[in-house]
Amino acid sequence: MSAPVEHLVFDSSAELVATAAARFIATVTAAQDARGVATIALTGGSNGIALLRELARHPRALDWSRVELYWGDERFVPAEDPERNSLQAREALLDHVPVEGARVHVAAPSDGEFGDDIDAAAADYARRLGSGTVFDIHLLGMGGEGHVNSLFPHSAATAEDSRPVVAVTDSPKAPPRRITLTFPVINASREVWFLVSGAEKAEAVAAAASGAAREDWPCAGAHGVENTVWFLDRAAASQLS
Ligand SMILES: O=C1O[C@H](COP(=O)(O)O)[C@@H](O)[C@H](O)[C@H]1O
Repeated sequence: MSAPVEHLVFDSSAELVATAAARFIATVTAAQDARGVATIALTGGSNGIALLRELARHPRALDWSRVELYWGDERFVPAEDPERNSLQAREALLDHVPVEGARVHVAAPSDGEFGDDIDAAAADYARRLGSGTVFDIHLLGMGGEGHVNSLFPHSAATAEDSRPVVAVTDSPKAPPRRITLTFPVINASREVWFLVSGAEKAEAVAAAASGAAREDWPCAGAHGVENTVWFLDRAAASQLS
């Protein structure tokens, strides 16, 4: 039997984010109860960062000493560039909760220890991920063309079926250079959660629901082993049948 796919539709993105935050706290706590530590892939993007801001409003709701944090993708730009997903996450949440630095796993920036060598930075991120890391929750934002992480339609990264991490040097969305987790890692996650709002995303949401090919609509290729949850506002859900 295939794992369930839930579509949850909200009147506003604020409601979407508040509900996702409450469920995040419950799911992470359950993972910690079951396995000691919860392992999470964060996402950038509007709702991904709004979720982190919402979690920061309740800093004691989670045991932050028992989470391992990764990012589904990171922009290969200097460390202090506001485009960095991890910098945005730091400002939104990580500077406000007692998470241990050693448990926060960030892909190196373009002015980091590997300099401008994106392949070396991607290899290092793969090493940090190790083999066999399973995310309790893999959060995903999504673009209007259906990209998730930095997996864009008709790209080599989207076709990747073995390497867990790849470098992307021609992202159609700026900035062009990124480091991304691939489908083998996303689809090994216990739960995959999409956080999607806006009418411009409605076609991609509907394509995923109707089982489109992942090379055309990457969002269609992302599934959790135990559960897949789409948190949608009404506009994003408007083309679902
Ligand atoms: O470039 C990216 O975009 C997506 C979605 O962003 P959104 O603002 O349209 O929600 C994001 O999830 C991804 O992590 C990021 O690098």
